[in-house]
Amino acid sequence: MSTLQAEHVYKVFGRRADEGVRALRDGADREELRADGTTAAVIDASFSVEPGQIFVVMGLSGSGKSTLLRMLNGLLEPTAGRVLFDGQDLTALGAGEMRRVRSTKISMVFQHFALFPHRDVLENAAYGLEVQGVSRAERERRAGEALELCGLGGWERSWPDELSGGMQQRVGLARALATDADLLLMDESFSALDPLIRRDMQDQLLELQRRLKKTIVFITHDLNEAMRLGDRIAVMRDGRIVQQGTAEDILTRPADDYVASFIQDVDRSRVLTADAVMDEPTADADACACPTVPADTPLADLCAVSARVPHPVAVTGADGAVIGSVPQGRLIAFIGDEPRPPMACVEVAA
Ligand SMILES: Nc1ncnc2c1ncn2[C@@H]1O[C@H](COP(=O)(O)OP(=O)(O)OP(=O)(O)O)[C@@H](O)[C@H]1O
Repeated sequence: MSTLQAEHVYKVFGRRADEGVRALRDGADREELRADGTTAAVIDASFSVEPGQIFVVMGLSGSGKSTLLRMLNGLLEPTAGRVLFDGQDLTALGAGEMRRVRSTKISMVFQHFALFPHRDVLENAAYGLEVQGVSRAERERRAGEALELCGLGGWERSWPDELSGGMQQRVGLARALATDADLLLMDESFSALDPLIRRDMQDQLLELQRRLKKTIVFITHDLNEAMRLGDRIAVMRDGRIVQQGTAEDILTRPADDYVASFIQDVDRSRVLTADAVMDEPTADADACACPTVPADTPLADLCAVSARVPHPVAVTGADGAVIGSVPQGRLIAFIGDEPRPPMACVEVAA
């Protein structure tokens, strides 16, 4: 199984990097090191990403996201700590071996995908395979399949400048998928796209991931994107992962004031689902013929049901059995922190 693990990873830039790590382990902070001309870009990062998971690293500019990502694909060597993929310690590999792992097991999707203007879409999608030395027939077959997966079937012989920004980004995604790498590293991959196209790409990625079950690390500075995509999310601040967990963990139990201030603008009604806020089942909710909702119903949709039901809304599990209930008051309390509550909830509250 292609699990990715980071174990106490540090990246310190500067002439006395090892000393910097020792100082950090002894409790020094980033500012103390900076005074010394040393930059602690990533401090003691540990996490594990299981196959089929999207692990989102979220943080403001300068928090250390890109440095962390470059250590995951072997472009940067950690100052301390280990990165393991597929049971292999990437930090112990020689340069040649690392290049081979990078070209066969790891794919990158960047923010600005540099497509080759004088190659058609198929040749662009096949580029990673060309680097691997795969024969033309084989790489065209695999690139064609990847384009199909990304919704670009029929565009193989078009030129990059004939495609919209979103389509170009999908060629980038197809290039990453064509190599069949198990680990996909996505660095602000959708950040340059218009909001609607960005949302569309997020949907496509989720749909693709349901089928392909890659191990994905996705970097973003956008918390809403993180919440939408991430099975698990790591929030970085000043080089450290200050919290990691599911979107619900972060929204309902922020680790500190920093994370709490970050999540203020998140549309909770779309991210949180019924199972995150439900209580024990009640007799009312269990017994009557009122509508029920599945556990994964977003709170925004739950509001509409709650407005029509005179008691807590019953929540059902995968087998249809009632597993909990959501009283109106609890629903309002969870959405109440939002700056602009959705209309349905305003009606419920009135
Ligand atoms: N090669 C380097 N030499 C010295 N300092 C570096 C180097 N690369 C990054 N840094 C510093 O490490 C810190 C983390 O940078 P990094 O680029 O990883 O953050 P980021 O969260 O990806 O930011 P952005 O979203 O702006 O790319 C910053 O203070 C940056 O200046």
